[in-house]
Amino acid sequence: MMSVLETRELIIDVPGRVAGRALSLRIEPGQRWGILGPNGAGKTTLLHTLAGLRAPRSGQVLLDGEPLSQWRRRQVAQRLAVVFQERQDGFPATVLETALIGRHPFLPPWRMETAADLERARDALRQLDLSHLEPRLVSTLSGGERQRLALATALAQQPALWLADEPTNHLDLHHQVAVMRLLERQSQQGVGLCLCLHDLNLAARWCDRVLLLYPDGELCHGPADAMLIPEALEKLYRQRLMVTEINGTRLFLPE
Ligand SMILES: Nc1ncnc2c1ncn2[C@@H]1O[C@H](COP(=O)(O)OP(=O)(O)OP(=O)(O)O)[C@@H](O)[C@H]1O
Repeated sequence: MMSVLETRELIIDVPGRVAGRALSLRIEPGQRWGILGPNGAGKTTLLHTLAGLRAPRSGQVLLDGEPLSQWRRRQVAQRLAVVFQERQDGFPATVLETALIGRHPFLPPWRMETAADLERARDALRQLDLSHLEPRLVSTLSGGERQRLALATALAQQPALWLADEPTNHLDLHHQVAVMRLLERQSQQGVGLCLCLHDLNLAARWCDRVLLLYPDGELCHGPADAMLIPEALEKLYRQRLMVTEINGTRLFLPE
């Protein structure tokens, strides 16, 4: 299934912020969007708004042409996976049980997961290198293992779109690369991706579209190559940058 997430004249509701520039963009199948901006710029708020978990101050978010507010939550969850930073690990669940939550939007009411659901969840855990931890309680996982489980749960959902806040947070180098490869394969299959990123070099290697969010509500977006230029990024982060290039990929370092 392919889906398009679109904003029309969207202004996110950042508490205490006077206004901002209205955002109109479309996340098309297969596109890889990166949202960049300094702390407090509103990246997470935007992601929550795109997921329909937070009301905008004005404007609209549309999923496949219909306002998100008119969709049932279950239908949204059949298309859209979210990976956020704060996670509620309130009740004791195993790794496998947690990955299976990704299948819940697809289960008929009061029905148990099928063998096929179980296989999807297991496959997702395999792809995130978590098979050996299937019976473990989530509360005992390390930070990186927890992050990979959140990604596995989203993968088990087989979404048409991903909204992810810092998907490589807590991950070691090997798993960072593995996760970005996995997300790249997703995009090659027509899945749309929208990620908040703090790592400019990751954004430069990985994104095809970039949205820059400024703390005062200003923003701009476009093709990654046009957005990831030192002048714009230095203004964005209020930090001087050194830029070099390796194998055709731009590399940014703080000066
Ligand atoms: N419930 C709240 N009450 C008051 N202020 C809030 C609330 N939620 C968010 N904010 C403020 O809104 C602003 C945007 O927050 P948001 O988490 O979206 O930023 P961000 O760009 O994701 O930042 P970071 O890079 O630090 O994760 C911040 O200044 C934050 O303090």
